[in-house]
Amino acid sequence: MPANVVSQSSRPGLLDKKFKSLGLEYDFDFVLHLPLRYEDETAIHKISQIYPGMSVQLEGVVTHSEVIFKPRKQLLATFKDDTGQISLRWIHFYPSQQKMLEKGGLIRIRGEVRGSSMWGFELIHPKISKAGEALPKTLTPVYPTTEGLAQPSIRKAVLAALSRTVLDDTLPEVIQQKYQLPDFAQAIQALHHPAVGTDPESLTQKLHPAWLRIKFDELLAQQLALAAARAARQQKKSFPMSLKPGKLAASLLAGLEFSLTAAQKKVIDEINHDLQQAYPMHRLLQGDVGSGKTVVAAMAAATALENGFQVAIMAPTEILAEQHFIKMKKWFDPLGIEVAWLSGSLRAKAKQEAVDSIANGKARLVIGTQALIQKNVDFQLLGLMIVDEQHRFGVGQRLSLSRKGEHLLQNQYMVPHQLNMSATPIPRSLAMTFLADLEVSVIDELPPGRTPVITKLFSDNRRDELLAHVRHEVKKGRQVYWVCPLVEESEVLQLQTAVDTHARLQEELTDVRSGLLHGRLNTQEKAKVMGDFVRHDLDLLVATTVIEVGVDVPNASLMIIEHAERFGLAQLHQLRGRVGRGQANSVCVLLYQQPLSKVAAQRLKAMYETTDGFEIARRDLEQRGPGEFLGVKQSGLALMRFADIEADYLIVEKAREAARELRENYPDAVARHLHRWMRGKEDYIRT
Ligand SMILES: Nc1ncnc2c1ncn2[C@@H]1O[C@H](COP(=O)(O)OP(=O)(O)OP(=O)(O)O)[C@@H](O)[C@H]1O
Repeated sequence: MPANVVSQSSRPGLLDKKFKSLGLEYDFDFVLHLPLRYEDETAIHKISQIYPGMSVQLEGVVTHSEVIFKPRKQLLATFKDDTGQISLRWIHFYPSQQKMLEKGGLIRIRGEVRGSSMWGFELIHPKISKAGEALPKTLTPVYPTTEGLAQPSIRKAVLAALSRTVLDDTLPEVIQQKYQLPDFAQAIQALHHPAVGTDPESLTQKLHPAWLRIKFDELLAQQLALAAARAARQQKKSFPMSLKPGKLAASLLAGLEFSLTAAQKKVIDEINHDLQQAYPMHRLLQGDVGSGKTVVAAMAAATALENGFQVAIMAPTEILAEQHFIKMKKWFDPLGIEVAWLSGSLRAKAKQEAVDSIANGKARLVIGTQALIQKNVDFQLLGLMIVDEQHRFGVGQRLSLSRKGEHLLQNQYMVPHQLNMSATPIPRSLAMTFLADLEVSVIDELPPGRTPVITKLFSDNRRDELLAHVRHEVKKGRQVYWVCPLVEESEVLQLQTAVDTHARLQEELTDVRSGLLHGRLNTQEKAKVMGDFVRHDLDLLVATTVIEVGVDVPNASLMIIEHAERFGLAQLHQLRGRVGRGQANSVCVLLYQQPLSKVAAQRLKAMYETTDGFEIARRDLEQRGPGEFLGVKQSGLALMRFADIEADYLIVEKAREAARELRENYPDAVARHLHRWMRGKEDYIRT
């Protein structure tokens, strides 16, 4: 057991286990175990002053007590002080309590007043103690606890930890003054044992200046940790690339059927800047659905390829990876670059061939799923890895790919450059708090000529109207997606629903060529259906959410999402993003079934009101909270205990600024602060 583990009990093992289940192990854990609320035990009240709902503490005598059995067994007593009398009642009680009441004499009781002045006040299950004991001088804390761990035990342990811990301030006085922060030790004291008269609301709502200090310190630690992670990355070595050759990138550009938007050019410049550094790039490329991230990735790949490195593109689903493969092949084949494909579902022979050509360097650009991080895959010289939909991968998976590119060169480990892509925009507040270790590029402009998708909300009973709409669109030479409902409870049921929907639509729309795409099809079957749709051999694609990301058929102009109320906001936005990718006016119909829950109604309303991915992301964050939003134990979310990144946005900004100042001018303070707040949590900030 570490030396400073608190153990105050006669059965330390058991108590320590309970503390541990609350995350309390070291003294400083107890110091930061802050109360949920407070009780005021600093005064003795008089019965004549009390009112219902009031927490009271009274001293007086029990004049009568009895156990009654109707309507059930309970212990009743009458309690009196020099101003009046009230009833006490216990539904569960021990004989010892009963005895204590019978004994008479002056006692102190505590509890919440119930009843009315007309029928008389009573306290249910009041706490009893000896009269005349010294009263506390501060409010009494009520801590978060767990079953079997009573408040007095936690209070005692916290008090002991506080007395043993030196709470010196980690921040220099100038910083405290600049950001108007109370002293740390005083803040901690004020939260555990607030002075009488402190507004309890300001404490429980976490608005008291003492709370400001704690939240500030927490956010500051996070910013410092992320900055440290970034600095550590910059100490690592990567392959500085040259932009000089330029021919491959130029030929790629010349072959495109469109010219790049200003936003695409800007982010390509940002990426190229990173690729020229001798430390690894770690950049997140954000762009709304359909904003044209793929070609940006291709341009980054061109730079690395031209410098003699291999490039890997990893995507979370086969369909998405395959879409990338098709595009990259189309772009790079004519330029003499060998593009390889690797996925789990490849036959053994084809897989071996792919693995071999990756290892011997024949394959220059490798595209695939998680299969890329399997043990037997070795690159000859991986210089750039591109991870699409990065938030769908765990930190570990991204690290594994990165390790495949690690190279010992002149006794120095070289780490490949990394470009992460995401079509789920991350709200600014989240990005600032959690992704401070990433450089962020945003494609904030859609290719020209796009008209925003019009979103329509239809209740289920207008299905017939929709069928006419589908026919009309197909007649115009356009294509349609029909997304089957999500059945979260069962994959089998979901599959069945998709098959049924397809069969029914085939009957209803005899003149429309339709195909069915779902997760259970094997790769060839999927590729066939998708290929048919891309070539416009199919007019209607009935699909499950496998089409959520990456599918790019600019001729598709109508999307119908059945049971839209079952989908999350980000998912709906992604799905809707499959239309409106070309010049045609597009429509997305969200079919819903009544009754709608309040949250579902809010989601559909958000979809109706905006097509801006960042606004959708903001509302999603509001509805789901950051934990849900970021998914996997991502970039330090678990470090937030006290601050709320949305509500405390202003503190986040201040903490960022302070982190910069501290790093520049007060390295000792940085070390002290990180030591205090980050011990044992280093893993969270590895990215
Ligand atoms: N500058 C441009 N001008 C015109 N069309 C473009 C431009 N850039 C990309 N496109 C086209 O826009 C469509 C969407 O591009 P892309 O597939 O790269 O989007 P994305 O950002 O990956 O979107 P999503 O995340 O929704 O898959 C493609 O058909 C692509 O060819």
